[in-house]
Amino acid sequence: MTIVLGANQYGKAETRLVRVERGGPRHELRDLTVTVVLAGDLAATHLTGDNSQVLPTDSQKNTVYAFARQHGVDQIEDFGLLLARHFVSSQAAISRARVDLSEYAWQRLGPHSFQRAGGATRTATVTVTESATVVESGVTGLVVLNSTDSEFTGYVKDPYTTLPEAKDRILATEVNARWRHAGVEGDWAGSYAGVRAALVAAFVETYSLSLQQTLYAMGRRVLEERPEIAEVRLSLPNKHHLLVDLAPFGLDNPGEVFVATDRPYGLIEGTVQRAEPGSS
Ligand SMILES: O=c1[nH]c(=O)c2[nH]c(=O)[nH]c2[nH]1
Repeated sequence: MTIVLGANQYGKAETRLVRVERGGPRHELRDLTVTVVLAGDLAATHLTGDNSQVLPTDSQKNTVYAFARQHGVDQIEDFGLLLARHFVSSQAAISRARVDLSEYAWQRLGPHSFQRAGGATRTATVTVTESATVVESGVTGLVVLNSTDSEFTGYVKDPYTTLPEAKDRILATEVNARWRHAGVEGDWAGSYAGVRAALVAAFVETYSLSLQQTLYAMGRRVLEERPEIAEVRLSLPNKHHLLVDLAPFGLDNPGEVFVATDRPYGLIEGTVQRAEPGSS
């Protein structure tokens, strides 16, 4: 029997970075979590414990902080590109660097005071290899709800089906989306705002026959409105809201009182992409 080392990667996960810009009395605040994942010729450390090609994950974390000081932190896509390119170009053994970034929003309360904004988190993933660079941006935790204009009917009824058909239900989800940019430079902030607005507008404006249909409408809207985006991947938990049976109390319930359940939940996932030229 021959045993061999398969795919492997390593890096520092979830470095927490807060950067204050003190240009004057009015400070700026950036709050990030940064994960570095490196891959390449790392067989020796696994097979023999020879660490001569291993850049410590501690050094990777230090690089995140040093670069934040030296280069500042503006758009997370740019900060990710800087880091990923650095690891591939400075480490002979490393052929692929992926940097995942999440940015938490803070609302200004004063010149040097901030309140953590709830709601969505902006994300980016930058992957650099010796031959290609890919930038993906995204959003997680964007919770949206339509209190009508949603049905779910006409589905398979097998011996285990008890779900009643719904002609008017609540549709709620937490939008977790990633979209791949066609290029590696651009107006990242404007693009993020535009994509997010397109996702939300499609959710609001689609009369939904299924969350699957809404998913496709959301991805499609992004590709229609944002030429810089090549592909959108969506992961949409169906945040079920079940009508409460109030008949035992002699009350009707015309779509007004619901129990919001948190698990189990349907999980609808899909990719919406541009067709290859020539395909229909
Ligand atoms: O929009 C929906 N899609 C489903 O696939 C599904 N399945 C289910 O039980 N409820 C729903 N709703």
